[in-house]
Amino acid sequence: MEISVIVAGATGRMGQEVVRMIEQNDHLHLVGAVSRSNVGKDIGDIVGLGKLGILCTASVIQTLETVQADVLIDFTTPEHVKVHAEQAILAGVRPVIGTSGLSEKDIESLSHLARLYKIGVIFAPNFAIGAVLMMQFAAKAALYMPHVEIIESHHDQKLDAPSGTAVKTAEMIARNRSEIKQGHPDEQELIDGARGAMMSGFRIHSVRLPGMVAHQEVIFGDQGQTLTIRHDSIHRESFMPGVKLAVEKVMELDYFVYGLENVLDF
Ligand SMILES: NC(=O)C1=CN([C@@H]2O[C@H](COP(=O)(O)OP(=O)(O)OC[C@H]3O[C@@H](n4cnc5c(N)ncnc54)[C@H](OP(=O)(O)O)[C@@H]3O)[C@@H](O)[C@H]2O)C=CC1
Ligand SMILES: O=C(O)C1=N[C@H](C(=O)O)C[C@H](O)C1
Repeated sequence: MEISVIVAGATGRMGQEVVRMIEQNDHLHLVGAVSRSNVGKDIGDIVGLGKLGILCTASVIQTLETVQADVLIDFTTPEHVKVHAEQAILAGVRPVIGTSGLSEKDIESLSHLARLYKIGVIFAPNFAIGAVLMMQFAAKAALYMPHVEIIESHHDQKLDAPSGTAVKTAEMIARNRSEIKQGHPDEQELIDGARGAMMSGFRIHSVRLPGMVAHQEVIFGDQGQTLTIRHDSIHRESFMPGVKLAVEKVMELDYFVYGLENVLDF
């Protein structure tokens, strides 16, 4: 099936990788590129592919109004992603959302809008197949080992903490984990934040350092043993097979899907 795509955040770290992926796939057609700081420049020049004839435009709404597209891929910022998705649904364009930072309330409201307009939406906090497996293995382990902490590590330009992946992992673990109090009952933080953020009764720690891409460890502890489930994205191309799959799958949907695992045959 031929699919025409607008990329929001096309000049960013992920957006550039997405533009290259689209250009490598004959059935995917880039029809719009949105980036506020490169307006009027050819996106092909920016991503190193030569002229593609697609000039960057300033706003998602303006692009949705002027270009016919099947799918909007969004890799922008937590601040703007919800509005972009709403605008796309109202314009009859299916959002594939990679941007992190959508709250539970945002997801609920976008789900409602998607059902109302019968538009497919896929929001995947992590498009890397290995990361999706890591989350699933962690959810399974939580059935047997409820003492758990998450350590996520990312490059130091990341805006949000904890990562969307860590939040999704915690939600999946929480569904399977018996509610227990972890750690010593009299535990005290001598420096604020020393024990990380608390979510669903266990801790998430966020590391931000240059040299990193996207990494996560889920550590389970039990009597005399630990289990560590770890995933590393060492290059952003790790996310591209998942993005491509989501663009294809969203064409078949008329509702909101949260998590790539829900469109994979596991
Ligand atoms: N789901 C997944 O698998 C993955 C998700 N992510 C998430 O994707 C998001 C982007 O990450 P990354 O590529 O590293 O970030 P970057 O900062 O490199 O890129 C963000 C891009 O968005 C553009 N942008 C920002 N605001 C707007 C706006 N209002 N309208 C249009 N364009 C806008 C920026 O351009 P300009 O400043 O010119 O507007 C830039 O091109 C993050 O939330 C990150 O967590 C990242 C990796 C994988
Ligand atoms: O900002 C990033 O880089 C990433 N963000 C996503 C997240 O918040 O989980 C996915 C991946 O971890 C890379």
